[in-house]
Amino acid sequence: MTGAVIEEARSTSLTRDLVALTKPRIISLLLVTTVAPMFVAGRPSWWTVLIVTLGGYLMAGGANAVNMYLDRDIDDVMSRTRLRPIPSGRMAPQAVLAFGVLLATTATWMLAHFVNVLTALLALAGFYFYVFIYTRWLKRSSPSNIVIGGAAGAFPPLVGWAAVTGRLDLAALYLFLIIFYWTPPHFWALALLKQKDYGRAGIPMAPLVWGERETMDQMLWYTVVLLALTILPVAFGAFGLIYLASAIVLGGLLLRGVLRVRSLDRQHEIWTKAAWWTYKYSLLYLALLFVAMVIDRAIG
Ligand code: HEM
Ligand SMILES: CC(C)=CCC/C(C)=C/CC/C(C)=C/COP(=O)(O)OP(=O)(O)O
Repeated sequence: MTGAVIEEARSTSLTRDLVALTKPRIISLLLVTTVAPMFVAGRPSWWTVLIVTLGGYLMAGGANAVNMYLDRDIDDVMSRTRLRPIPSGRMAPQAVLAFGVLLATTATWMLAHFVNVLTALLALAGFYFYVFIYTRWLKRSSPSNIVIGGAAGAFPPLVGWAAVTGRLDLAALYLFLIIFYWTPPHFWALALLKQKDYGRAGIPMAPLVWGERETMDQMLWYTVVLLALTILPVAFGAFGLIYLASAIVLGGLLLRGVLRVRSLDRQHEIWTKAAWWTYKYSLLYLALLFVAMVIDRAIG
């Protein structure tokens, strides 16, 4: 290979690593739960949507990069995370930390300057919550880590709402609560499948500490509350029939997935399939629920 070809390959892989540090696939859903609430809250300009999307990406991406810096020891032990830029030796930890802080600082400036200060502060609060409360503290110390720490992932609707209205109100907190109750069934479905990884890394995830049965029971309770929470706004007239039908069908499928995981024999391949399905479907569920809110508001 010539020097120029080697140089080009190196810069392509650096770009790929920088993008990987932000966990782009996770951010895609975080952005759905940021932008959809903007259209529930009002009629945002495309400029505001663009800036919030960009600022939201940078803030969440910065949080994820700092998470990879702080978790570099455990990421090295788990098969799911071993190939990330730090454990694989492709990036220096300090460089990753600097990259994460740079992204978060840029996002704060951008949101404060082009949108409003409350939006910037809420996004920054999400960053701090994820980095310090979840990653630094609860992830390694409590099986309830993702319940309390999961609140970080529920900040995006607050950010979107504040960007359009300049304030927070009960409706925004309600969307926060929906994501809060969604997180346990989303994550524990995966945690049940990745127990060996978490055990090796010494992370006290619920299935390892409480046991599988208790974790699956808790998943069920969170799902039942989630369903009630998602249907209730219709009773207050916040949404119409399109949203109601979507919430019932989408929620019913999630409930069915959790019930199957809970009832099947864990020694069988079919249980593994059901847990994977529930984890994957939880992602589709949240995206479609938020899209249904927007469609309902637009044409309902
Ligand atoms: C504390 C709360 C949460 C925890 C502990 C958690 C944990 C995880 C983990 C460990 C994965 C697997 C990632 C991988 O394979 O590398 C995952 C996947 C994912 N999570 Fe979560 N999650 C949380 C909250 C959220 C939130 C709030 C969202 C968005 C609203 C979200 C969106 C996603 C998406 C889109 C994926 C799929 C990524 C892919 O396919 O590569 N998660 N989550
Ligand atoms: C408003 C704003 C900027 C909010 C930030 C929210 C944010 C980045 C949420 C991410 C939630 C998440 C993917 C947790 C998984 O972390 P993990 O450490 O358990 O996953 P891992 O093992 O794959 O690293």
